[in-house]
Amino acid sequence: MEIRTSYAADNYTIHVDHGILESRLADYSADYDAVYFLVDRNVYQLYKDSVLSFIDSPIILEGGEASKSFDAFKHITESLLERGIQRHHLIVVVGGGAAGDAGGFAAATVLRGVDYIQVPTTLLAHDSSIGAKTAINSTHGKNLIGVFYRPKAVIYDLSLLETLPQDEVLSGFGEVFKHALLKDEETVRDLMAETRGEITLDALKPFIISGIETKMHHVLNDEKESGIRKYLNLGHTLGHAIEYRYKMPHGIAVVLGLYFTMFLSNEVEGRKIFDLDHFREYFSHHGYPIHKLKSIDEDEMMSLMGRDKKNQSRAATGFVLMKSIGQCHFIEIENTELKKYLSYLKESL
Ligand SMILES: O=C(O)C(=O)C[C@@H](O)[C@H](O)[C@H](O)COP(=O)(O)O
Repeated sequence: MEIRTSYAADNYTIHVDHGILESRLADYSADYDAVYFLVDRNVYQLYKDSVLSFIDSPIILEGGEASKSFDAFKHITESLLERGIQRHHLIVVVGGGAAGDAGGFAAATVLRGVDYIQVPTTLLAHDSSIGAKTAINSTHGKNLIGVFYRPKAVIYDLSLLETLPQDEVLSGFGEVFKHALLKDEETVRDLMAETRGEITLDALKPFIISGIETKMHHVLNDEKESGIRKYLNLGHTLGHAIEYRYKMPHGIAVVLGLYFTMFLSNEVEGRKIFDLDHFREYFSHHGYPIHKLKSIDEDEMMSLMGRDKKNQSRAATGFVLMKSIGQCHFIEIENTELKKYLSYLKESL
């Protein structure tokens, strides 16, 4: 299946299918004099003798968030320059969300911008590889240094997902669930029904496609995140703080952030939009550590959330909340209020 963006210019195609990587890449590479591969270390180890055997001398990215450090950025860009990269060459980034963010940022900045293709290899990356956000981390928090820089294509070869360990599936599922919440009640109901016992990739495939469509809808209407794109950050305000402070996989921290969003939406609206017991039981059954919310440090969380890119003032924190499933709104919550809500959340668990 193919989804094409519809910007005024500089459009790209998202290819989603099994076994498409080498042939699709060959089509794109034909237009360039040289191609440089940035490949996540774990992914290369797993696939260098099979799906990735056509890749010669890749630049290896450290697995996970380690690839989003300043040191890693230096390694990637210096390696590209040492190999003689020029503006009319192509960079191909192969890996999960972190590799895609870091590789995309390197592509955006080296020589002030070189074309690149995202090859996501995880469930999580069905989200992060689309929409042109690239970033590395700062000592002050997640994704604080980055640019919007569109890829030339996204090639999502689903056969690469088949070896994903279950905690990677759980992490990616956080974003799948977020997209369902953004879409509508029926999608959330179907997703929960399909995954009542176990979360399997087979059950998720239709929801991955619908998640990509939901993401595209928000991104195409607001690429630079001044309006509805903020809704894609549902669950991320607290999620990023938890991920950064407690070194938790991104999507797992996002699920904790989504739970707080449900709690906060109920509180702010003054009515029961979400049946919290129902969602807590479902998430806990699948191994999401909702109980850890009981021991978060409010001051640390407040300080990290204070760096969120959505904030518009120092005294308040920007939050995406829900009026109902499928209907988001963005509000600024006074910091003193927000801290109280974090304490109420802890008491409620
Ligand atoms: O694409 C977006 O916009 C999102 O917010 C998607 C998020 O799921 C994703 O994790 C993103 O990388 C977070 O972006 P950030 O702007 O909060 O750093």
